[in-house]
Amino acid sequence: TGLQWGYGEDNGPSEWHIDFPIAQGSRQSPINIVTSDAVYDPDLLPLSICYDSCTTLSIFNDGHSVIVEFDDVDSKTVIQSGPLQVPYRLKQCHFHWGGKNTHGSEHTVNGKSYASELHLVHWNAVKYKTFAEAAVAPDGLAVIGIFIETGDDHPGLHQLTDAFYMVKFKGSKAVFPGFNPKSLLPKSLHYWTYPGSLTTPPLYENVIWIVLKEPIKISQKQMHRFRLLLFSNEDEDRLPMIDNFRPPQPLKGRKVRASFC
Ligand SMILES: NS(=O)(=O)c1ccc(C(=O)NCc2cccc(O)c2)cc1
Ligand SMILES: [Zn+2]
Repeated sequence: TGLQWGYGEDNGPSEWHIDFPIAQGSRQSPINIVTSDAVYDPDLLPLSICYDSCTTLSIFNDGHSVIVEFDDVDSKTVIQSGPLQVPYRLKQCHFHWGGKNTHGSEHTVNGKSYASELHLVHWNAVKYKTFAEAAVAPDGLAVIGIFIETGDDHPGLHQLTDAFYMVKFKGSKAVFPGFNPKSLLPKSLHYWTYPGSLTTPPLYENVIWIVLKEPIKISQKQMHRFRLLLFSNEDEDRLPMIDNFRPPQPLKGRKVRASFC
């Protein structure tokens, strides 16, 4: 069986194109957002995030990130408006982070990396029956990216970081009820938006990216909890789960629009 993709020397982002040639495609993510090149689009509506009735199912270490999975059997937890034509249903959220606070985010802003980046992954359940079906359709997915920097303690994140001990190893999953990602949103919903891709294999170019301008702050202690997670399972040598981010990819003529001026 082929070498599983990851973030190491031999299976990292520079090698992904071997098994996933779309890695060199024309709308890959993440990107560096050059704020002076972002075009304010007055037609962009405010983003509407309806997470009030959200059902969290589980927390999972898939060997690449820590993933919080939501019940997506109906459209009770959706985002709409903004750059979207229809509501998109929340399926999961996960994070990317560094071994140090100087890097870790996937998107960068004028070359600046943040310590981490939260991704809230949604799919177009109006047109498609399953996430897998939506994931291969041009208007199938919408991901909200939220930058994370270190600072004060984030009260909304404790429930999550306190549960990480249950999913330390690759492949571990735990029941995780009652978490609402609404608590992780920054004050401002101002955003940049552009057409992109999944930032991990299969790298499908079917994502409408919505990157919030305002970062959220979490404490150094909370950041350290992420770095206690492992890429490896119980039987393998311990590999700390850090630097699980893909670097910025060529813009290839794409326009980044801003919802604010
Ligand atoms: N980092 S990201 O938000 O771009 C991202 C979000 C979701 C996924 C994902 O769901 N991967 C598994 C997958 C992808 C396509 C079809 C599937 O059935 C499963 C990967 C990356
Ligand atoms: Zn991600």
